[in-house]
Amino acid sequence: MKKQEMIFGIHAIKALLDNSPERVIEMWVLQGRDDERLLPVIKAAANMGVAVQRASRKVLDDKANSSQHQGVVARVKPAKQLGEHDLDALLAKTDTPFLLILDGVTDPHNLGACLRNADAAGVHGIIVPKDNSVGLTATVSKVACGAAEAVPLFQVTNLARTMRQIQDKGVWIVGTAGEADGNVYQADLKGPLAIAMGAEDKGLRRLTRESCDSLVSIPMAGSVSSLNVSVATGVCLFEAVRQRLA
Ligand SMILES: C[S@@+](CC[C@H](N)C(=O)[O-])C[C@H]1O[C@@H](n2cnc3c(N)ncnc32)[C@H](O)[C@@H]1O
Repeated sequence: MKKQEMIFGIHAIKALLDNSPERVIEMWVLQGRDDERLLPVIKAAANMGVAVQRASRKVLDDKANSSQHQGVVARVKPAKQLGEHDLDALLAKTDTPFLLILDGVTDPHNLGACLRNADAAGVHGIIVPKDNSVGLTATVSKVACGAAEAVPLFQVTNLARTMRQIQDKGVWIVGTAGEADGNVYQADLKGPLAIAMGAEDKGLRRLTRESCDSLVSIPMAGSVSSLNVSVATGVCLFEAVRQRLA
């Protein structure tokens, strides 16, 4: 198991300092980069007693293993992995749960974008299968712009079993598939809800699809057959938000 990892990007590190400062071990900021966007991060680190060192672009590129760090990189303790028991605890304290299920998303950019959508939509948590899914990597955190540190990600051993368990607690699970008869704009998305999205290549697995209470499509007007999973996630989550606010 990894003991430490690198996180980079202004929003990811600021969110980490705001939500879990105890995870930040040390931080490097680009030499001569005291621009306004970095100042809140540097101040937050100082308030938390985190050591901030100045470093060249080359050092930051090497530490982040990327040039997309926006002038700030942090060495952090890995996030606590959340599982079935943590999901139970969340459901016990949440009146009208609003959840997202990602059935085997493997591209870190897609998971990062889904986390960002989920955070913006007010989703209480995301459920993913432990195997064959990307976890919370540095790229996921960077793309999620702070949402990876704010939205709980529950990694479960048996997704179909977890789906049954949340259904037993009153959560209605709406799966998404291009070929479904009903569409997302006709579905009732107001009560305790989980929206299930499929993997980039194969969509929802058979068992996941069969475990859903209903299936909906997003109507497609053009010639392509499907949307990118993070775009489809945004469409479905914000249709649910629209209904829940009405
Ligand atoms: C790139 S698509 C997967 C396409 C895959 N070839 C399939 O057969 O489902 C990834 C996921 O985004 C969602 N998605 C994309 N386009 C959709 C649409 N038009 N209607 C409903 N869901 C869609 C679904 O959850 C799908 O599993």
